[in-house]
This record gives sequence, C-alpha cells and structure tokens, in this order.
Amino acid sequence: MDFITLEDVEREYRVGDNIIKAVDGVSFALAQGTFNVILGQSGAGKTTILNLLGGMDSPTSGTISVGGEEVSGMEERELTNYRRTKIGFVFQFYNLVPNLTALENVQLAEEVCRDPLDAQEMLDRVGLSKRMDNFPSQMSGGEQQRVSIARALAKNPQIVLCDEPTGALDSVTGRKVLKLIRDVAIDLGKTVVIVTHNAPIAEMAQTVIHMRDGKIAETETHEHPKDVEEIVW
Ligand SMILES: Nc1ncnc2c1ncn2[C@@H]1O[C@H](COP(=O)(O)OP(=O)(O)OP(=O)(O)O)[C@@H](O)[C@H]1O
Repeated sequence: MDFITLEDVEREYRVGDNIIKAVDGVSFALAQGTFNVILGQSGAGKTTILNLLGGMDSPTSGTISVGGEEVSGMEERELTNYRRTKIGFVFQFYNLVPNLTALENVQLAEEVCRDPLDAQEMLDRVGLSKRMDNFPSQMSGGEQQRVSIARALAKNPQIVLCDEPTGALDSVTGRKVLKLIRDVAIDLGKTVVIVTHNAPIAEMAQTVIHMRDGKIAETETHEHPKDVEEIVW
C-alpha cells in the first residue's frame, strides 16, 4: 500500500523577475518499508523534493501525503512536529555536533522525540558499540556517517531521508554505509528515500524516480533490487 504520495507537486522560486520551477508537476507513490532512490543530475530538483517530503519546505501547489496525513496542508507548528517525530535525516556531511560524543549525538534524538529508540542499541546496530565515547573528530568519515544513521533511526521516524549519504565517502565505505541504511532501516520497518546523482546506487532500490529539469523522466521499479555487493562505482 502507498505510504508516501505526491500528486502534481510544484515548487516555484522567485529570483528577481524570474520564476524557477524547481519541481514541476511531480507525482509518485512509495510503499511503506521500502528502499527508494531519487536520481538526477545537479539542479534536477532532487533536494527540493527531499525538503518537501521532510517538511522543511512547502509546495507551491499539489498534494503530499505521508501515512494518510496531508503534509502539504500543514501549518508551521504542525510541520515542526512532523519533522521532529516522523522524519530521520542523513546528510552528505553528517552534521554531527562536534563537542558531543557519538552516544551523546544519538541521545539528542531522545530529547526531542515522543517514542525514541535506545541510543546505545542503535549504535550497536550500526557496528559502533566500541566507539560510543569517541568525538566526531576521532572518527573516520564512514564512522561519522554511521553515527548519523544511528541518530536518524533513534528518532524512530516513519521515513529516513538521505541526501547524497555517500557523497563524501570512498566507494568501499560508501557501499558499507548504504548496506547499513538498507539493512537496519528496513529491518526497523522504515521507509527510506535516498537522493543521489550516482546512478549505480539506484540498482539497490525498489523504486527509482529519475528526475530531469524538475520533472520525472522515468519511474523504474525493481522486483529484485541488487545487493550492494553487486554494484560498483
Ligand atoms: N531557494 C531557492 N531559490 C531559488 N532557486 C532555487 C532554490 N532552491 C533550489 N533552486 C533551484 O531549483 C532547481 C533545483 O534545485 P535542487 O537543489 O532541488 O536540485 P538538485 O537536483 O538537488 O541538485 P544538486 O544535486 O546540485 O543538489 C535548481 O535550478 C536550483 O537553482
């Protein structure tokens, strides 16, 4: 059953006298507990869609629903609550708090969420049980990204949104991180949406939304998505 639906979504930005259609009539549906990729070149509108899905931005027109709730009609306060409780974010450059340990970074989620998952268990699941007391500066990029995955999951969100999560990592580390996102998030029943310009990653996805110039060029579904070991970049 569809969990995330976008219907004819547009997002325009006015820059001086020009109107830029960052997202131009996009419709798609994603099922709960699936691993999905939005693929496209720079400027295609991927991040704008992620921001709309995450409640960080609102569409100019069209409808966005998540779990039967209409996100596109929410007021600012409802949006804040939605971002806080329903969405886990993973960014390209990790966005960890530098003067907090790995454990403290993940525990931040407990302070803002209604029904958080245990921070130590999440760090354990991403393979960092021995690094809980390390600060971000004492960890590699891949380890920092694993902390940020643990942090996103500890919020116990419905959706995990990842913006170029492997963009700053070498290919071997990037693949480990993707495997973790897929295995751990899907095991916990989360719906994952990854934004990337890196085409091989899309082969791991159940649904791939190909974006071009703010529009969907193609929607592809894989009944048997590839394992991370089968893809190279
Ligand atoms: N706040 C804004 N104001 C004006 N134009 C914007 C704004 N945000 C995005 N755009 C424009 O909308 C288009 C889509 O941008 P978006 O960031 O969604 O693309 P993207 O596919 O994520 O690209 P990248 O991979 O480079 O991040 C671009 O032309 C961009 O310049």
